[in-house]
Amino acid sequence: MKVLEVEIESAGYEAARPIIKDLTFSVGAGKLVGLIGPNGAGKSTTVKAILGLLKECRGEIRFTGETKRYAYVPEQPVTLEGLTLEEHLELAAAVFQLPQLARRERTEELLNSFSLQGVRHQYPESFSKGMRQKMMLILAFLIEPEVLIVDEPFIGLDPRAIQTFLRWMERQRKRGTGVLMSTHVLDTAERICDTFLLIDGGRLTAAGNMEEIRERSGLAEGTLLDCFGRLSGEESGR
Ligand SMILES: Nc1ncnc2c1ncn2[C@@H]1O[C@H](COP(=O)(O)OP(=O)(O)OP(=O)(O)O)[C@@H](O)[C@H]1O
Repeated sequence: MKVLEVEIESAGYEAARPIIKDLTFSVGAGKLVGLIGPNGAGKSTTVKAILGLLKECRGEIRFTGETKRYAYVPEQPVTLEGLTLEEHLELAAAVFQLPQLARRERTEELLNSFSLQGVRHQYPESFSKGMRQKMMLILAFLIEPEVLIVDEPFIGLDPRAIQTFLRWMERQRKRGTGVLMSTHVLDTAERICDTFLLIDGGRLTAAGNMEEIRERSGLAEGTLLDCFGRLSGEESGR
């Protein structure tokens, strides 16, 4: 079963200058899809197109799961002024009408596993960047989305928080959450993703599981980094 279907003909910031062209892919229930590409390749623009944040977008984005519920964890955390950490969680729970008991249990478990229980009554403005990132992850996991979109989760989180993030992501995937994750940390991506979307210059240069990426790049034994280097070089004529 698919939870997200993306068919972008073109998308960008100005009609005269499309950034993304002919990008078609889907995310299956419980699958982890890595969105990989060099700086400026169009990863964030793709995510913005999916979230409906681009003025110029031709094509179709379909959330095809049962609840259509999705969560987005940006690389730069966004917090609401005047609300404590706990109030952020209460607000999300209210917006998504989470049942009382599940909400309370999950909140406690998440705050404990991300080690933020001690600051639950504080304002996130006083948090470090990593603490704010953890808060965004807690918010996303709290609502149990069908589609989780995460922008670069591995930079800024400490090793323990990364482990916790991976554990919670695994747990939600088992429930059927499909994840689209953009990252530059290729060795981790290679280890955990089911499939990869390699983009460069706003177009897909390769898509598939590791075996298919290796085949496409002609590197039978290559790592994701090797294949990525070969395919990016190929696209730009290097
Ligand atoms: N707000 C904007 N207005 C106009 N052009 C933009 C805007 N944001 C990004 N771009 C352009 O879109 C292209 C793709 O950028 P995008 O941010 O999607 O890349 P990315 O793959 O996410 O890169 P990175 O790995 O550096 O985060 C770049 O050429 C960039 O200059």
